Amino acid sequence: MAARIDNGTPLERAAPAETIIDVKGLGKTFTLDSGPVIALESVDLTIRKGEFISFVGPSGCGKSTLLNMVAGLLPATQGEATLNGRAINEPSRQVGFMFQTAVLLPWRTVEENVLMPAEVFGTKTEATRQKARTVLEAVGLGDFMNAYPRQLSGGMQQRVSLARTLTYEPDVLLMDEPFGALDEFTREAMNLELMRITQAAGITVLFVTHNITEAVFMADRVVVMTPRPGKVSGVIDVELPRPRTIDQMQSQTFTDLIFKVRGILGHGQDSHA
Ligand SMILES: Nc1ncnc2c1ncn2[C@@H]1O[C@H](COP(=O)(O)OP(=O)(O)OP(=O)(O)O)[C@@H](O)[C@H]1O
Repeated sequence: MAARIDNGTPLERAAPAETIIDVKGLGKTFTLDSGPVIALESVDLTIRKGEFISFVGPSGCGKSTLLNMVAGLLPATQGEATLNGRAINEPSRQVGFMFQTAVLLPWRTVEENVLMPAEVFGTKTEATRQKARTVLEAVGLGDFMNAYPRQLSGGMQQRVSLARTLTYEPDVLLMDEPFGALDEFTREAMNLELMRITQAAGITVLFVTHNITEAVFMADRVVVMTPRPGKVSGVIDVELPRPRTIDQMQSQTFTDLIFKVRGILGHGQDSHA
């Protein structure tokens, strides 16, 4: 029998997790009047169900382009990406996307904003409402369901955005610097919350950040990219135990991992890739 931790979760995985996203030879060239721009070139990546993957790399190396292609928002010009074995050609309800700033409708309450996708997809039921309330409680907004976006801080608005994404239960969550505009303290709290919720729900996360410390702290693997045209220059396994705690950042293992990422990115860079 597998060993168990206090909450009854088996310490060992029963079986190796299966692949959820497979990226093979993926590339994107934009055609501008001034000529072609090769944003991404020959990216290969296999992502397992439930993994948390951070992406770091210099500005303009194609991180957002890669996420947009996995979201089915941009067609590839080379190679392909699959989700559960099927080519990604269009946006899918299994995949949620969260951007740097919360896009909320100012005339709708917090709860109504969270229920927007359900309304659009025609799946709003009492169960969805209940789910929205549970998720809003989980992100600490239980007392703000009837508030309007203008009555919330930036961090709270991002929580609404996170709650909206989580309410429709995506298998994959794509996050493009989701907390980049928040102060350090709020960002740290959001990161811990995000890990707790996605881990409990088994959601696979692709997380783009410019912050190396955050990238390592959050991830099972950190994907380091080269300057444009973006390619994968290294993938680092982060074998720190979960749940992650702030104390782990003081460990030698953590420091070594940061230096490993920096080493691949190139020497002389500060902690913001
Ligand atoms: N729609 C577009 N049309 C033309 N060029 C584009 C388009 N989108 C991105 N690019 C170009 O592709 C390259 C990669 O851009 P992308 O936004 O993916 O980089 P990034 O790594 O996310 O950058 P940052 O870290 O600054 O957000 C850049 O040179 C950018 O100018």
